[in-house]
Amino acid sequence: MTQPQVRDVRITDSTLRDGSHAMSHQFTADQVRRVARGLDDAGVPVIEVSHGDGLGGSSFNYGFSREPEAALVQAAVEAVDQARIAALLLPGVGSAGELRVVADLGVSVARVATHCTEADISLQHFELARDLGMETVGFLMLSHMTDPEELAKQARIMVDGGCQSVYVVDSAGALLPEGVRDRVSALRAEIGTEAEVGVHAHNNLGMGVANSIAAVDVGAVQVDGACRSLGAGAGNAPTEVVAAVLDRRDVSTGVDLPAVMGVAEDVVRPIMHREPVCDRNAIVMGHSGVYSSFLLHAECAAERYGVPAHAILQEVGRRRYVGGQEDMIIDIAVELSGGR
Ligand SMILES: CC[C@H](O)CC(=O)C(=O)O
Ligand SMILES: [Mn+2]
Repeated sequence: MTQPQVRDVRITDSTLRDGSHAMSHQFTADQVRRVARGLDDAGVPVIEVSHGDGLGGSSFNYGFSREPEAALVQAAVEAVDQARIAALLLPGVGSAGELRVVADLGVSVARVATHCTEADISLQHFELARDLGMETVGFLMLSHMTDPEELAKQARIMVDGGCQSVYVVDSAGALLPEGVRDRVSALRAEIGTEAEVGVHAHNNLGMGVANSIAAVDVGAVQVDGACRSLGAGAGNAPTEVVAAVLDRRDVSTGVDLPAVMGVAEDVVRPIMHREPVCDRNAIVMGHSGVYSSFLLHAECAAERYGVPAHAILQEVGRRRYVGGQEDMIIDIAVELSGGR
């Protein structure tokens, strides 16, 4: 087992949370146990486990999980020796009660996600998480939809509410490296040493790793990844590649590279339902700024109403839909089908 060491950048692996989207939320407790154990053995310091849409996401609207969330979380907690287990919560999808349950199970990092202009709805969850003794991380989703200055103001709201690190979240994989650098720099200037800055990248335009490195270049010290890119849309920056590139840059992460490559190849790859790729749907999402988790919803609507998924996604981008508007995807499909 890799010993924890001083590191420059902390990697959080989100295979067991963002990857839940690409698995249609069908992870089993046994799969969670094996992935979490492998990542822990590889020295990955934080492992995120939840429904893809966060605690409480298992629902008609977002898709039902195969096994109860508590069973998945418990499997991860029991599988690790050193890694911290994190859970994501979107206020309104997940509740305070669900946060208490996972804190009791041993989850020690609460990641509270809001749309990039709605940080104020995270405050009661940060307060509760701090009361429960959890580390707090803020996720400003769809960060491309607002400018760096406004994003920094939203980060300020989270930090004043007790959040210990704020992420620039490129949910649509729409940002280019300069857009990431501008946003991370603006957050750093606003929150200084009061909180850390992190980056969560999606690969819809093939920029996941480059954007993660761009963020580190201007002071981000937390980076998300998912093994083999298993995440929404074209997936996340692959954890094993992020670790390799940071190693080439002499940025220490404490992650054992051969071991994490082994997890990606031998543990995660065999259980994947689909390989996230930059296909037409993904490129449309990145190019027009569509939330990556809309991909499977658009694919289902496309099949049901006989219209191309990329056309649905293009229209979602034009209308600037945000998380929580999944049901509107059906409306677009019906309209495009001529009401058939
Ligand atoms: C639905 C929550 C979302 O998947 C969070 C996230 O990973 C992102 O916005 O990229
Ligand atoms: Mn994501």
